[in-house]
Order: sequence, then C-alpha cells, then structure tokens
Amino acid sequence: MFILKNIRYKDILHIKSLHIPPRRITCIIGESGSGKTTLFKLLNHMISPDEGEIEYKGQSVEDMDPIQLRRQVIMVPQEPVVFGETVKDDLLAGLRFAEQPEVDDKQLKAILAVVNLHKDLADSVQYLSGGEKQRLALARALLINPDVYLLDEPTSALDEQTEETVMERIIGHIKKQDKTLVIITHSSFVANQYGEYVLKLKDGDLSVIKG
Ligand SMILES: Nc1ncnc2c1ncn2[C@@H]1O[C@H](COP(=O)(O)OP(=O)(O)OP(=O)(O)O)[C@@H](O)[C@H]1O
Repeated sequence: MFILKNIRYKDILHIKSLHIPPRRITCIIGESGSGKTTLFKLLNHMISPDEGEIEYKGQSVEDMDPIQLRRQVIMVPQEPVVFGETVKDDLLAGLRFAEQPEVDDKQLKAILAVVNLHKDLADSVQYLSGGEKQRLALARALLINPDVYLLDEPTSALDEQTEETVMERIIGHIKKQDKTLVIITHSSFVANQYGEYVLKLKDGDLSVIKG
C-alpha cells in the first residue's frame, strides 16, 4: 500500500525502508517524541521528506493531489477537531469534505453505535469530552469509508474498558470493509491484541516487532 525508501525528515526520521501492507492492521509503537505522528504526516502528504520516496499504490505521493490523497487516506489525529454545532453537522461535514452524498439519520446513528458514542444527532459538539471527540472523529472517518485509516492514539483518552469496546468494534467494521488500518498506540494491549504487523520507531527508524 505504502512503500517508503531512504526517507529523511529533518533529524527526526531516517527510514531506510518500510512497507505498509494493504488490508492488514499495522501498529506503530515507540516512545513519546520518537516521530510517530511525523511519519503519519508524511504518509498523508501534510509534510514532504527532505530526501527519499514515498509511494502509495505504486504512485509517488509527491505527484498526487494532496486533497485526493487525503480522501483515500484519512488521518484521525490524537486531539481531533470537531466541526459545526451538532453531532450530525460534524458527521455530515466529513462526507462533504470527501465529496460523498449525505446519508440518512439511521446510518449516522448506526455509525455512532460502532464507536460506542451515546449521543443524539442533535447534541451540541461544544461540550464533548476529549474521549467523546475522539470517538466522533472516528465515526466521521468510518462514514467516509476510505481505503486507509491512519489512527493516531485513537483511544488515548478512553478508560481501558471503553478502549477495548471501541477498538473491537471499529476494527470489526474496518475488517469487514477490507480496508487498511495503521494505528499509533502507546497501549501494548492494543498492539498485542490487534496488531497483525507491529513496528517500533526508535532513533528515527523502524524495526519489526511482529509480523
Ligand atoms: N516541523 C517540525 N520541526 C521541528 N521539530 C519537529 C517538527 N515536528 C515535530 N517535531 C519534533 O519531532 C519529534 C517527534 O514528534 P512526533 O509528534 O512525531 O512524536 P510522536 O512519536 O508522535 O510523539 P507522541 O507519542 O508524544 O505523540 C518531537 O521532538 C517534536 O517536537
């Protein structure tokens, strides 16, 4: 899906070679500040490497329209922003960004159930907690149904029990759609339980822990 060769980005990353396989769950672990989010930003073309080549489906990311790429490769950041005034506004904003048709309320409610977010569509997004915003952003991404999900610590604000429930459900959903999932996680539980391919980022490069 993604192939990286001889990447250098500032003095943060110098990745000799990396292959992120399609339709699998890849987990990326590593100490705080090791460059995990920076790697995601490279994959999503929010930043460009100083040296090296990143290919997505055989095409150089540099040659792709970044907006088109981000419709296929959705990054959910650690502290996501929310859009509009209500839960429904937020979910529909994602579909608009992806230039996809609106869906009915029944489908919106179904996606909230996948992420275990017990809010009404008319509820305000203003007072959502950090963990609720994370789940809303996950729901927004799931609705768009991209080829690749880049989830940056998607459950960092959740308690252990909720984390497990949410991970089980979103992974089940993404697997059913046969999509590619890359998760940055501090949780060894998440990496061990769900990672089919686990990579550790250290000193700017990645080593394979599992897979
Ligand atoms: N554009 C930039 N210019 C200079 N330094 C940067 C830039 N972006 C990130 N950094 C630094 O690079 C390092 C890696 O940051 P990054 O956010 O990728 O780490 P991380 O592994 O995701 O950390 P965490 O687990 O704490 O979220 C940090 O020291 C950060 O301050």
